[in-house]
Amino acid sequence: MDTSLLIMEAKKAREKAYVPYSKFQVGAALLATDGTVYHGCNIENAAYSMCNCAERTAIFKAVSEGVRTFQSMAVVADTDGPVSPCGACRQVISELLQRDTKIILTNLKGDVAEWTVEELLPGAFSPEDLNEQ
Ligand SMILES: O=c1ccn([C@H]2C[C@H](O)[C@@H](CO)O2)c(=O)[nH]1
Ligand SMILES: [Zn+2]
Repeated sequence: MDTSLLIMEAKKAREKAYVPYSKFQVGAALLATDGTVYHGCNIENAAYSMCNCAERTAIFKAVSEGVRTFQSMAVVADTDGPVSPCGACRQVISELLQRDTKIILTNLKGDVAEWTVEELLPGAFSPEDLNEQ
């Protein structure tokens, strides 16, 4: 799927954001290798620490459906430059997306940056680290 189409999907996902506290809407569209697109939005809660980001919503939706291999993920918000995923999402992305999954970060103005999983979180703690003692 074309990058611009995946960005359009992320914008559609963003419209579903539940953000009564921050009012900051984020959308993600995760393209699986079988061509299925999983939408994610951020979902907030009055107990603020329970807020879930758009990226993790999309990833957890796909993984909970048994889908584990991904071509790309687009993320969009109304930011000055391309939106920057938080640390928690970078950690989850590093474990559940592949080395060659493209991460497309963008904003409503149309700035686009493409990152690799490794660039988002160099030296990430990984499942292999659990087996080294
Ligand atoms: O990449 C990001 C950055 C922030 N948020 C959400 C978390 C919270 O709901 C709101 C403000 O941080 O935006 C995301 O969903 N993705
Ligand atoms: Zn996040």
